[in-house]
Amino acid sequence: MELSIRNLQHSFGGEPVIKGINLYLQKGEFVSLIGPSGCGKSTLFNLITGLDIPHEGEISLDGQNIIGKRGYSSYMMQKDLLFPWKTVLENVLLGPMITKQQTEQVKEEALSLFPLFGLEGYEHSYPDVLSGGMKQRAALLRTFLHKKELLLLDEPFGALDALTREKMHSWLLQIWRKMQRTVLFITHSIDEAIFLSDRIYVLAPRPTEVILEEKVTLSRPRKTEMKVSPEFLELKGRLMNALYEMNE
Ligand SMILES: Nc1ncnc2c1ncn2[C@@H]1O[C@H](COP(=O)(O)OP(=O)(O)OP(=O)(O)O)[C@@H](O)[C@H]1O
Repeated sequence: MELSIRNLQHSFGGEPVIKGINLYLQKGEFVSLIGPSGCGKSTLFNLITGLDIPHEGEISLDGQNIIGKRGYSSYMMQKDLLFPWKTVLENVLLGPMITKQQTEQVKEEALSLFPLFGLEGYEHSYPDVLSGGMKQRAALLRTFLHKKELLLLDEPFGALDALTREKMHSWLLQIWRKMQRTVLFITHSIDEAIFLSDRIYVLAPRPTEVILEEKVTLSRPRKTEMKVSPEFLELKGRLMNALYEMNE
C-alpha cells in the first residue's frame, strides 16, 4: 500500500488553507507531520479520509484515486472520545456496531487484544475509571480494529503528561511492529516525531505546504536513550530551525 498526494490544494470560504502539498508514504512506514497550530493538518486528514473534497490535486492509494472515498483508512481524530455510558468493550466495538458487522468473531478479536493494549480487566468497566493513557489506548484499539492498513493518527498523545507520553511512544512502536500498519501521525512535538518516525514532513503556516522532509536514520527498535544521541539532537536542531524560521 502506497499513499501518494500531489499538488493538494484546499480553501474554506475562499481562504486558502492548503497551498500545495506533495507527500508519499510507503507500505509499512511511520511518517509524521509537524506544523504550526492551525496550518491545516487536520484538514489534510479529512481530505485523505474522504470526509472533505480538495479543490485541486491528487490523492491515491496504490495508484487508485481515493478522493471523496471513505473506508480506505482508519482515522483517530484529535478528540476521539469514549462514550461515558458505554463500557470499554462497547466503546472499542463501536465501529463494527455502526456498520452492523459486530459478530462474535470481532468481539473475540477485540477481547484478545485487551492485554496488548494494557486494558486487561477493564473490558466491562466504564471509561471514567481509566487513566488518560488507558483512554487513549482504548481509542487506539478502536482505531486498530477498523483494520485498514493505513492509520491516520491526529495528535493521539497531545493531552497526556510527559511521563505517560514517553511510555506510550515505546508501546505504540511495539503495536505498530506487531500489527504491521502504515502510519501517518500528526504531532506538535519534535521529540515525539523523531522518536517514532521513519520520515518527517515539516509544514508551513497556513496556507500550508511542505517546507522540509527529513529521514530519521536512528536504528530500530528505538530506545529512550537515543533521545540524547548526537544523531537525534542534530536532527532536532534542523527541525527546530525550520519551524522557528518560518514563525519569525
Ligand atoms: N470546516 C471549516 N470551515 C472553515 N474553516 C475551517 C474549517 N475547518 C478548518 N478550518 C480552518 O482551517 C485552518 C486549518 O485548520 P486545521 O484544523 O486543519 O489545522 P491544524 O493544523 O490541524 O490545527 P491544530 O494544530 O491547532 O490542531 C484553521 O484556520 C481553521 O480555522
